[in-house]
Amino acid sequence: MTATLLNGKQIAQEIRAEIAEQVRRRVQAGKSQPKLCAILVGDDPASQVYVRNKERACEKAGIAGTVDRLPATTTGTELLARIEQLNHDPTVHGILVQLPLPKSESSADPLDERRVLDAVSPLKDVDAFSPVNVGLLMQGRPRFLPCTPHGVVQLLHRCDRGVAGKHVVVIGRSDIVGKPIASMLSQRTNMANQGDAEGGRDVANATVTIAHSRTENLADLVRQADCVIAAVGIPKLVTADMIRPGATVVDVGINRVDDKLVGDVDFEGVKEVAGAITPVPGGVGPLTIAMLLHNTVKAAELADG
Ligand SMILES: NC(=O)C1=CN([C@@H]2O[C@H](COP(=O)(O)OP(=O)(O)OC[C@H]3O[C@@H](n4cnc5c(N)ncnc54)[C@H](OP(=O)(O)O)[C@@H]3O)[C@@H](O)[C@H]2O)C=CC1
Ligand SMILES: Nc1nc(=O)c2c([nH]1)NC[C@@H]1CN(c3ccc(C(=O)N[C@@H](CCC(=O)O)C(=O)O)cc3)C=[N+]21
Repeated sequence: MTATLLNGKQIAQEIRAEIAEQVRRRVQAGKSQPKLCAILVGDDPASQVYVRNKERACEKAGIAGTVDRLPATTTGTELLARIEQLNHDPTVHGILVQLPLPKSESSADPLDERRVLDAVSPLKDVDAFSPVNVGLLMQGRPRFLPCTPHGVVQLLHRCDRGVAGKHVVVIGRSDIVGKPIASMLSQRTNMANQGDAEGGRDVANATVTIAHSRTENLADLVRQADCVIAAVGIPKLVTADMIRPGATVVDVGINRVDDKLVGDVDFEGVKEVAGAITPVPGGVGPLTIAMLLHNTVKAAELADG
């Protein structure tokens, strides 16, 4: 058996076209053009590529995208001051601080990731990393959905791979990927469309197990899953022998191996067993960017009052 390929790149293109149309109508109605400001500290090459991709995606959707490139020597106080400035700038709707932040050069005034993310106005927090937005999500009344988890939900929704009543095993428990995915899939309503499940099977109401580095017998656990979501950062962690035949496999991992991009799943082996699988590249990554654009438009709408 060969699994159905879940083509994230194509779905992201569809979503981006929908967003571009939404922006066009918004501007035509005399409302402001949505604007995203990304802050990039330091010169990490991977982060530079990501931020550039986000900038390009904004441009194509008719969203104004700017990047603040700050030197690696930036102090915590300086970065917090910049965020505060953007919080109060009415022309900026969305603010994103690219992670990871560089290791601080100033030990007296370091870049503290938690403090930095806490400083972003919850109304402009298009990554949905602020504690207010995390709390609203946990309570099932989200303002912004975190981009990668929302991308996974959109992907499953639009490929008709519902998880209601199914056993989902999420491997990874980070604040930005594993935890919010597990939360969204176990809620009562489909977060992708705020409860309107029309046109897709219910991507909610799953029975979710969260696995991590201290999980014993990971292979036995994953074998029980109807849907596996890998968000770890270890190439080939998930192998064919761990997959129940017909299961849906979503690979969130992005790893660079010999100058090539691979996920956490042994794609060649697993695709022979799984019912459906996302590739890397071309799977979840493009959806992350599409959902960032979605949140930027949402932030502009919030600013309209
Ligand atoms: N496609 C996209 O758009 C995005 C992709 N990514 C990618 O997703 C992956 C995960 O990112 P992120 O969540 O930020 O990573 P983190 O490093 O923050 O979290 C990794 C998680 O994996 C767990 N883990 C580590 N080793 C094992 C193991 N052997 N078995 C089971 N679990 C393990 C860790 O457990 P513990 O908690 O015990 O340490 C941790 O919970 C990365 O490859 C990243 O590049 C990230 C963001 C967006
Ligand atoms: N504040 C913040 N928000 C983020 O959303 C954020 C972040 N920091 N730091 C890093 C991670 C990682 N991330 C990705 C986004 C898109 C692709 C993506 O589009 N990947 C393409 C390939 C891109 C390429 O070829 O390099 C694909 O998978 O097909 C991947 C990874 C967002 N992150």
